[in-house]
Amino acid sequence: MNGLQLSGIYKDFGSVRAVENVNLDFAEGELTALLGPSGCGKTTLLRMIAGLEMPSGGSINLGGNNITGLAAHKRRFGMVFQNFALFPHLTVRENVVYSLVISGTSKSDAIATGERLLDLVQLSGYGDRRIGELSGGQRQRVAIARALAQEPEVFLLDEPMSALDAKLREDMQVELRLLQQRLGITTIVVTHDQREAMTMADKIVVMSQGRVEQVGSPQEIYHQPENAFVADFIGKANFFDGVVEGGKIRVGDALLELKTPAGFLGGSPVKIACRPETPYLDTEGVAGSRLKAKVTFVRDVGPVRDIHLETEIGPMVVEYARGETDRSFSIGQDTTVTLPVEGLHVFPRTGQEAA
Ligand SMILES: Nc1ncnc2c1ncn2[C@@H]1O[C@H](COP(=O)(O)OP(=O)(O)OP(=O)(O)O)[C@@H](O)[C@H]1O
Repeated sequence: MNGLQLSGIYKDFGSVRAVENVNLDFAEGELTALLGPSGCGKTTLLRMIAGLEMPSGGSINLGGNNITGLAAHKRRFGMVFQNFALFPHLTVRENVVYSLVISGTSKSDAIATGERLLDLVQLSGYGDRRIGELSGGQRQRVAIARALAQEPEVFLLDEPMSALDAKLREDMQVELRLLQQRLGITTIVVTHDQREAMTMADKIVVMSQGRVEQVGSPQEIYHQPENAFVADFIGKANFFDGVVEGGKIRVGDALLELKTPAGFLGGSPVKIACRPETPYLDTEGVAGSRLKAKVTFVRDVGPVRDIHLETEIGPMVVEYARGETDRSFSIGQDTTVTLPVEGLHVFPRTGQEAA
């Protein structure tokens, strides 16, 4: 195959438009995460790709062939669901090779493939166990091995880690990513967990209310958010409402400096986002806007220190690695905070976006 393309895909459930005009390219061998809050349409989009749900409009192409109307079982797509959907009364081996056996593969070939796949997911020796005798992580590996049995052209996973506890989830994210890279299989993962998406994906598709908000690498999505929704949903950010004034932004009495003039007409309402690790506390000589501030709270979270401030332009949280700046800040202390020019992201303000 080469690449999977979605063109103008949308889906209506009665009067609800669950997915709106999605155009996406999934490159061969890449792992893409569909990321967004509950109800944003990511599962519906994945189910349309799988052939489990028919789009209301638009087309899906795989390697140049239009597969929009092709039944799910005719697409060579492997799927792993949230609850793994394993057969509890079958053994691990039987679960993995089940699809091969019913599609007519000889028993000996199916068993050989089963052993190879169990080895791949580090479960060799577990073939004769029942599903009920496995841990959550082992069940997930069986589900992955089963999905890979048909040598799928595309591998689809819907919240594959949600049944696992936090520690195991992190380990499995790394394991799954390494396996996917080794096999070079085009993979799409639905998740609402930004860390999961950042750990595993070459490319993240951020969705909200049925629409694609941004597509990019984990770095791009974090450092160059294209709108206030993405800046708010991915990582943390301080937000301020302002108005464009002579290429700078007025927020209350302060005039904030930008790296390049705001690309909006004077008088336009804008929203500014600033990641908490970008401002400088009590520092001179940084190109940016230096504001008066008072410390309102200090919080140590392991190696990271959060300083909460009340500033001239409103409340703000500044975060830095402890040890990096070994100055003490106490509640009620007066200080300054500098917002560096490259740390400010400016978006149009329509009244709809993140507060
Ligand atoms: N079969 C259905 N019938 C009617 N409405 C549906 C159906 N499936 C999904 N929806 C609606 O479509 C929208 C998108 O749902 P979808 O399950 O795709 O979201 P999601 O991003 O995967 O959410 P979650 O993370 O909660 O699973 C929601 O408003 C949902 O209520």
